Amino acid sequence: MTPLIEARDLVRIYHVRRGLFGHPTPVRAVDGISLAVMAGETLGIVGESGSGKSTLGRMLLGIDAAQEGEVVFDGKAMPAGATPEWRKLRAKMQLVYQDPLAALDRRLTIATQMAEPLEIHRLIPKEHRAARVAELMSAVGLRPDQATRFPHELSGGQRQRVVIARAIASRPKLLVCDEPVSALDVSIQAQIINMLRDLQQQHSIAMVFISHDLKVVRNIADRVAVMYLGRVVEEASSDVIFRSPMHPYTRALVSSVPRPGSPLQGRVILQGEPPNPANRPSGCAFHPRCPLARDLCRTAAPQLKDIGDGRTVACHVTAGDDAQIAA
Ligand SMILES: Nc1ncnc2c1ncn2[C@@H]1O[C@H](COP(=O)(O)OP(=O)(O)OP(=O)(O)O)[C@@H](O)[C@H]1O
Repeated sequence: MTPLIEARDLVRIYHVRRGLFGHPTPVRAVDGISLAVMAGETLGIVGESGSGKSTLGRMLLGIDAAQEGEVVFDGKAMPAGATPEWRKLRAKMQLVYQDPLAALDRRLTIATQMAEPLEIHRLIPKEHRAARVAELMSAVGLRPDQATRFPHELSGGQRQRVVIARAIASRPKLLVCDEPVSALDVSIQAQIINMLRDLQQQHSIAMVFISHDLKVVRNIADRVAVMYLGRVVEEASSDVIFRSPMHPYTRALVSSVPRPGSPLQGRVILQGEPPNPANRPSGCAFHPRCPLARDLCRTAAPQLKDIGDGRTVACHVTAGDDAQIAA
């Protein structure tokens, strides 16, 4: 089956100046990422701050251009950003990010903002727009009387519902959700996640769900890709990742997620410095913090390897690059 969206060897480098007079240092925010998302599927992307998750999300949507590699959507190479072809495609791919207040216009009512994408993409005749807005409001659990409210009159959770309604107004095939619930209270988070899951199932929308919070990802993702310093270090079904994480970094992340009804057991505390993309360690970038690191890990970068069970992992030790380790 053809994936809905595919990233092929994506690279994005930023040049970041350290201090006023420092030389610009290249930061490989996304460093050779390949992944695929099938129609209707949810891929969770997890990793610490600075691992490149948001950059990857923006590249999938064509908001940030790839310096190397390409994105293929529905079997066709993604047109360059900001071209008319790309704008047409954007109706099918939408972004939901963390801060709904920044995504909404404070001066416009909720109903007006929900009608905007219908107008921009000329999706339905003008006379049907009000009915579609009412349908969208109900789909995201907002009351009809809230249509005339302004963003600041709503709670954070309600605002995120408006943003999601706007995102699904154009009947997209893909939603990229970048930390969509991080700014919300835990009780509200669950409501929004359940709503996203329902909408996704009803309309068969694929989702790329970016989060540093594994608890949230476990509740929504079919598959999970774990990122470390711009690269994917492990990818597998959500079940496999949470039941038997393999990469030492994934193990540490998963060990910090409490299981419902049972205390934290065998928590792995990550040692060493948090990753700094401007100063990537040699070999496996995780080796300075890795409890399993061997000599090979300090010199040779492990490649993602298919190890069965639908899992790929980039780790010399756990993926069993035995011959190399012994050498
Ligand atoms: N526009 C930019 N200009 C310069 N550097 C950038 C830019 N965007 C991201 N970076 C750098 O690229 C790296 C990856 O950032 P990115 O925001 O994609 O990571 P992230 O995993 O989403 O982190 P967070 O969870 O903190 O948002 C970081 O080192 C960041 O400083």
